[in-house]
Amino acid sequence: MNALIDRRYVKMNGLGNEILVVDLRGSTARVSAEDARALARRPETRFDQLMALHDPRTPGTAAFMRILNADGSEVSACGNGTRCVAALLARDTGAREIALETAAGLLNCVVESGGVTVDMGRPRFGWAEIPLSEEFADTRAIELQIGPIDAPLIHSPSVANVGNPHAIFWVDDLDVVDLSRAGPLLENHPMFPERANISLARVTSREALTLKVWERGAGLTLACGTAACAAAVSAARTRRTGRDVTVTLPGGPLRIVWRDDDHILMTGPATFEHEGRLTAEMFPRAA
Ligand SMILES: N[C@@H](CCC[C@H](N)C(=O)O)C(=O)O
Repeated sequence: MNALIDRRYVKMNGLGNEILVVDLRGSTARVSAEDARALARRPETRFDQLMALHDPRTPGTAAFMRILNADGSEVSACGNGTRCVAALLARDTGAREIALETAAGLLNCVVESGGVTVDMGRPRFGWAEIPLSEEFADTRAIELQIGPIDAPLIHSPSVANVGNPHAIFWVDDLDVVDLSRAGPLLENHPMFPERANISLARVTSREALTLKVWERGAGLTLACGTAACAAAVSAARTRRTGRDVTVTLPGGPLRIVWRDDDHILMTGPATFEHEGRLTAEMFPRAA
Protein backbone atom coordinates (compact mmCIF):
# COMPACT_ATOMS: atom_id res chain seq x y z
CA MET A 1 0.00 0.00 0.00
CA ASN A 2 1.25 3.50 -0.82
CA ALA A 3 2.43 5.09 2.47
CA LEU A 4 0.94 8.42 1.39
CA ILE A 5 -2.64 7.11 1.64
CA ASP A 6 -4.64 8.89 4.34
CA ARG A 7 -2.05 11.67 4.79
CA ARG A 8 -3.41 15.22 4.95
CA TYR A 9 -3.10 17.44 1.89
CA VAL A 10 -3.92 21.14 1.66
CA LYS A 11 -4.41 22.78 -1.74
CA MET A 12 -3.24 26.40 -1.70
CA ASN A 13 -1.91 28.99 -4.10
CA GLY A 14 0.50 31.91 -4.04
CA LEU A 15 -0.74 34.47 -6.59
CA GLY A 16 -2.19 31.59 -8.61
CA ASN A 17 1.00 29.47 -8.47
CA GLU A 18 -0.69 26.17 -7.55
CA ILE A 19 0.74 24.58 -4.42
CA LEU A 20 -0.10 21.22 -2.87
CA VAL A 21 1.12 20.78 0.72
CA VAL A 22 1.39 17.13 1.83
CA ASP A 23 1.98 16.71 5.54
CA LEU A 24 4.22 13.70 6.20
CA ARG A 25 5.48 14.79 9.62
CA GLY A 26 5.51 11.93 12.12
CA SER A 27 6.05 9.33 9.39
CA THR A 28 8.83 8.04 7.17
CA ALA A 29 6.67 8.28 4.02
CA ARG A 30 8.20 10.03 1.00
CA VAL A 31 6.62 11.36 -2.17
CA SER A 32 8.24 9.71 -5.20
CA ALA A 33 8.50 11.39 -8.61
CA GLU A 34 5.79 9.01 -9.84
CA ASP A 35 3.48 9.89 -6.90
CA ALA A 36 4.00 13.59 -7.63
CA ARG A 37 3.16 13.23 -11.32
CA ALA A 38 0.02 11.25 -10.44
CA LEU A 39 -1.18 13.93 -7.98
CA ALA A 40 -0.34 16.75 -10.41
CA ARG A 41 -2.68 15.18 -12.99
CA ARG A 42 -5.77 15.04 -10.74
CA PRO A 43 -8.17 17.99 -10.55
CA GLU A 44 -8.41 18.04 -6.73
CA THR A 45 -4.64 17.81 -6.12
CA ARG A 46 -3.36 19.58 -9.26
CA PHE A 47 -0.20 21.58 -8.58
CA ASP A 48 2.76 23.41 -10.03
CA GLN A 49 4.80 22.55 -6.90
CA LEU A 50 4.25 19.99 -4.16
CA MET A 51 5.63 20.88 -0.73
CA ALA A 52 6.16 17.68 1.29
CA LEU A 53 6.50 18.43 5.02
CA HIS A 54 8.84 16.18 7.00
CA ASP A 55 9.94 16.19 10.62
CA PRO A 56 12.37 19.03 11.38
CA ARG A 57 16.08 18.29 11.04
CA THR A 58 17.31 21.43 12.80
CA PRO A 59 16.21 22.57 16.28
CA GLY A 60 13.94 25.62 16.11
CA THR A 61 12.55 24.80 12.67
CA ALA A 62 8.93 23.69 12.18
CA ALA A 63 9.51 21.30 9.30
CA PHE A 64 11.92 20.14 6.62
CA MET A 65 10.40 20.65 3.17
CA ARG A 66 11.02 18.57 0.05
CA ILE A 67 9.84 20.41 -3.05
CA LEU A 68 8.71 18.65 -6.23
CA ASN A 69 7.74 20.19 -9.54
CA ALA A 70 4.72 18.91 -11.49
CA ASP A 71 7.06 16.83 -13.68
CA GLY A 72 8.33 14.99 -10.57
CA SER A 73 11.74 16.72 -10.43
CA GLU A 74 12.97 17.63 -6.96
CA VAL A 75 14.23 21.18 -6.35
CA SER A 76 15.59 23.22 -3.44
CA ALA A 77 13.54 26.42 -3.46
CA CYS A 78 9.99 27.64 -4.01
CA GLY A 79 9.06 31.12 -2.83
CA ASN A 80 5.29 30.90 -3.25
CA GLY A 81 5.19 27.40 -1.73
CA THR A 82 7.20 28.57 1.28
CA ARG A 83 4.69 31.37 1.96
CA CYS A 84 1.86 28.83 1.70
CA VAL A 85 3.52 26.42 4.14
CA ALA A 86 4.24 29.24 6.61
CA ALA A 87 0.60 30.42 6.40
CA LEU A 88 -0.64 26.85 6.95
CA LEU A 89 1.58 26.22 9.98
CA ALA A 90 0.61 29.64 11.39
CA ARG A 91 -3.05 28.68 11.02
CA ASP A 92 -2.41 25.27 12.65
CA THR A 93 -0.32 26.50 15.59
CA GLY A 94 -1.08 30.20 16.06
CA ALA A 95 2.66 30.98 15.70
CA ARG A 96 3.50 34.06 13.62
CA GLU A 97 7.21 33.44 13.20
CA ILE A 98 8.02 30.15 11.54
CA ALA A 99 11.39 28.75 10.50
CA LEU A 100 11.44 26.18 7.69
CA GLU A 101 14.29 24.24 6.13
CA THR A 102 14.93 22.96 2.61
CA ALA A 103 17.95 21.35 0.98
CA ALA A 104 19.08 24.94 0.21
CA GLY A 105 19.03 26.07 3.87
CA LEU A 106 16.89 27.83 6.48
CA LEU A 107 14.00 30.15 5.65
CA ASN A 108 12.63 32.47 8.33
CA CYS A 109 9.01 33.49 7.72
CA VAL A 110 6.75 36.07 9.36
CA VAL A 111 3.00 35.64 8.89
CA GLU A 112 0.91 38.80 9.16
CA SER A 113 -2.62 39.72 8.12
CA GLY A 114 -1.25 41.65 5.11
CA GLY A 115 0.85 38.76 3.80
CA VAL A 116 3.73 36.43 4.51
CA THR A 117 7.35 37.62 4.43
CA VAL A 118 10.09 35.08 3.79
CA ASP A 119 13.81 35.72 4.20
CA MET A 120 14.98 33.92 1.06
CA GLY A 121 18.65 34.18 2.00
CA ARG A 122 21.52 35.43 -0.16
CA PRO A 123 21.60 35.25 -3.95
CA ARG A 124 24.58 33.69 -5.72
CA PHE A 125 25.95 34.94 -9.01
CA GLY A 126 29.09 32.86 -9.70
CA TRP A 127 28.85 30.98 -13.02
CA ALA A 128 29.51 27.63 -11.33
CA GLU A 129 26.95 28.39 -8.63
CA ILE A 130 24.10 29.08 -11.09
CA PRO A 131 25.23 26.57 -12.53
CA LEU A 132 26.31 27.37 -16.11
CA SER A 133 28.22 25.00 -18.33
CA GLU A 134 30.64 27.73 -19.48
CA GLU A 135 32.73 30.12 -17.43
CA PHE A 136 31.58 33.76 -17.34
CA ALA A 137 33.36 36.40 -15.26
CA ASP A 138 30.28 38.61 -15.30
CA THR A 139 26.84 37.01 -14.97
CA ARG A 140 24.92 40.28 -15.22
CA ALA A 141 24.63 39.54 -18.94
CA ILE A 142 25.76 36.27 -20.46
CA GLU A 143 26.15 35.38 -24.11
CA LEU A 144 23.59 32.73 -25.05
CA GLN A 145 23.36 31.18 -28.52
CA ILE A 146 19.65 30.70 -28.96
CA GLY A 147 19.44 29.62 -32.61
CA PRO A 148 15.96 29.46 -34.13
CA ILE A 149 14.34 31.64 -31.47
CA ASP A 150 17.13 34.20 -31.56
CA ALA A 151 15.89 37.74 -32.05
CA PRO A 152 17.34 41.16 -31.33
CA LEU A 153 14.62 41.48 -28.70
CA ILE A 154 15.71 38.53 -26.55
CA HIS A 155 19.40 38.05 -25.77
CA SER A 156 22.08 38.28 -23.06
CA PRO A 157 20.11 37.26 -19.98
CA SER A 158 21.17 38.00 -16.42
CA VAL A 159 21.53 34.82 -14.37
CA ALA A 160 21.20 34.22 -10.63
CA ASN A 161 20.74 31.40 -8.18
CA VAL A 162 18.34 32.07 -5.30
CA GLY A 163 18.23 28.44 -4.15
CA ASN A 164 17.42 27.50 -7.77
CA PRO A 165 18.72 28.63 -11.17
CA HIS A 166 17.16 31.54 -13.06
CA ALA A 167 17.80 33.34 -16.35
CA ILE A 168 16.19 36.75 -16.81
CA PHE A 169 15.75 38.24 -20.27
CA TRP A 170 15.20 42.01 -20.25
CA VAL A 171 12.52 43.04 -22.73
CA ASP A 172 10.41 46.11 -23.53
CA ASP A 173 7.33 44.01 -24.17
CA LEU A 174 6.52 40.79 -22.28
CA ASP A 175 4.72 39.43 -25.35
CA VAL A 176 7.65 39.91 -27.70
CA VAL A 177 8.38 36.18 -27.45
CA ASP A 178 5.91 33.33 -27.11
CA LEU A 179 7.20 31.93 -23.81
CA SER A 180 5.17 28.72 -24.17
CA ARG A 181 7.33 27.98 -27.25
CA ALA A 182 10.65 29.55 -26.23
CA GLY A 183 10.41 28.47 -22.56
CA PRO A 184 11.08 24.73 -23.04
CA LEU A 185 14.01 25.43 -25.41
CA LEU A 186 15.61 27.89 -23.00
CA GLU A 187 14.91 25.77 -19.89
CA ASN A 188 16.80 22.90 -21.53
CA HIS A 189 19.55 25.01 -23.18
CA PRO A 190 23.00 23.31 -22.91
CA MET A 191 24.24 26.39 -21.02
CA PHE A 192 22.13 25.20 -18.04
CA PRO A 193 23.29 21.74 -16.91
CA GLU A 194 20.56 21.63 -14.22
CA ARG A 195 18.01 23.33 -16.54
CA ALA A 196 16.77 26.81 -15.50
CA ASN A 197 13.68 28.86 -14.76
CA ILE A 198 13.22 31.39 -17.57
CA SER A 199 11.78 34.88 -17.08
CA LEU A 200 10.93 37.76 -19.36
CA ALA A 201 11.26 40.96 -17.31
CA ARG A 202 10.23 44.51 -18.11
CA VAL A 203 11.40 47.42 -15.98
CA THR A 204 8.54 49.88 -15.57
CA SER A 205 10.18 52.27 -13.05
CA ARG A 206 13.06 52.38 -10.55
CA GLU A 207 10.73 50.54 -8.13
CA ALA A 208 8.78 48.20 -10.39
CA LEU A 209 9.11 45.25 -12.75
CA THR A 210 6.65 43.09 -14.59
CA LEU A 211 7.49 39.44 -15.13
CA LYS A 212 6.37 36.35 -17.02
CA VAL A 213 7.89 33.03 -16.06
CA TRP A 214 8.41 29.65 -17.67
CA GLU A 215 9.23 27.42 -14.72
CA ARG A 216 11.61 24.51 -14.88
CA GLY A 217 9.55 21.36 -14.40
CA ALA A 218 6.19 23.15 -14.37
CA GLY A 219 5.89 25.36 -17.46
CA LEU A 220 4.09 28.69 -17.59
CA THR A 221 2.75 29.59 -14.14
CA LEU A 222 0.81 32.59 -12.87
CA ALA A 223 3.60 33.48 -10.44
CA CYS A 224 7.03 32.35 -9.31
CA GLY A 225 8.44 33.76 -6.06
CA THR A 226 12.04 32.79 -6.67
CA ALA A 227 11.89 34.25 -10.20
CA ALA A 228 10.64 37.52 -8.69
CA CYS A 229 13.63 37.47 -6.29
CA ALA A 230 16.11 36.62 -9.05
CA ALA A 231 14.71 39.34 -11.33
CA ALA A 232 14.73 41.93 -8.53
CA VAL A 233 18.35 41.31 -7.51
CA SER A 234 19.43 41.19 -11.16
CA ALA A 235 17.64 44.48 -11.86
CA ALA A 236 19.36 46.13 -8.90
CA ARG A 237 22.72 44.60 -9.84
CA THR A 238 22.48 45.99 -13.36
CA ARG A 239 21.36 49.41 -12.03
CA ARG A 240 17.97 49.13 -13.70
CA THR A 241 16.17 49.62 -10.35
CA GLY A 242 16.80 50.21 -6.68
CA ARG A 243 16.80 47.40 -4.09
CA ASP A 244 13.13 47.66 -3.00
CA VAL A 245 10.77 46.77 -5.85
CA THR A 246 7.31 45.51 -6.65
CA VAL A 247 7.41 42.63 -9.10
CA THR A 248 4.08 42.12 -10.84
CA LEU A 249 3.42 38.67 -12.26
CA PRO A 250 0.31 37.53 -14.16
CA GLY A 251 -1.15 36.44 -10.77
CA GLY A 252 -0.36 39.71 -8.98
CA PRO A 253 2.39 41.60 -7.15
CA LEU A 254 5.18 40.59 -4.77
CA ARG A 255 7.35 43.02 -2.86
CA ILE A 256 11.03 42.16 -2.99
CA VAL A 257 13.61 43.91 -0.83
CA TRP A 258 17.31 43.13 -1.27
CA ARG A 259 18.69 44.24 2.07
CA ASP A 260 22.14 45.69 2.60
CA ASP A 261 23.14 42.51 4.45
CA ASP A 262 22.54 40.70 1.10
CA HIS A 263 19.38 38.85 2.25
CA ILE A 264 16.32 38.92 -0.01
CA LEU A 265 12.93 39.48 1.64
CA MET A 266 9.86 38.45 -0.34
CA THR A 267 6.35 39.50 0.80
CA GLY A 268 3.08 38.34 -0.69
CA PRO A 269 -0.14 36.43 -0.12
CA ALA A 270 -0.91 32.77 0.52
CA THR A 271 -4.41 31.51 -0.27
CA PHE A 272 -6.18 28.40 1.08
CA GLU A 273 -8.33 26.47 -1.43
CA HIS A 274 -9.41 23.14 0.06
CA GLU A 275 -8.02 20.21 2.00
CA GLY A 276 -8.52 16.50 2.36
CA ARG A 277 -6.82 13.12 2.70
CA LEU A 278 -4.89 11.30 -0.01
CA THR A 279 -6.68 8.15 -1.17
CA ALA A 280 -5.64 4.95 -2.97
CA GLU A 281 -7.43 6.01 -6.19
CA MET A 282 -5.06 8.95 -6.53
CA PHE A 283 -2.07 6.70 -7.22
CA PRO A 284 -1.40 4.31 -10.09
CA ARG A 285 -1.60 0.70 -8.95
CA ALA A 286 1.69 -1.15 -8.60
CA ALA A 287 2.00 -3.83 -11.32
N1 LIG B 1 7.12 28.45 -8.25
C1 LIG B 1 8.27 28.46 -7.46
C2 LIG B 1 9.54 27.91 -7.99
C3 LIG B 1 9.49 26.38 -8.03
C4 LIG B 1 10.74 25.68 -8.44
C5 LIG B 1 11.17 25.91 -9.85
N2 LIG B 1 10.18 25.54 -10.84
C6 LIG B 1 12.48 25.17 -10.08
O1 LIG B 1 12.47 24.10 -10.72
O2 LIG B 1 13.52 25.67 -9.63
C7 LIG B 1 8.46 29.74 -6.68
O3 LIG B 1 7.44 30.35 -6.31
O4 LIG B 1 9.59 30.10 -6.38
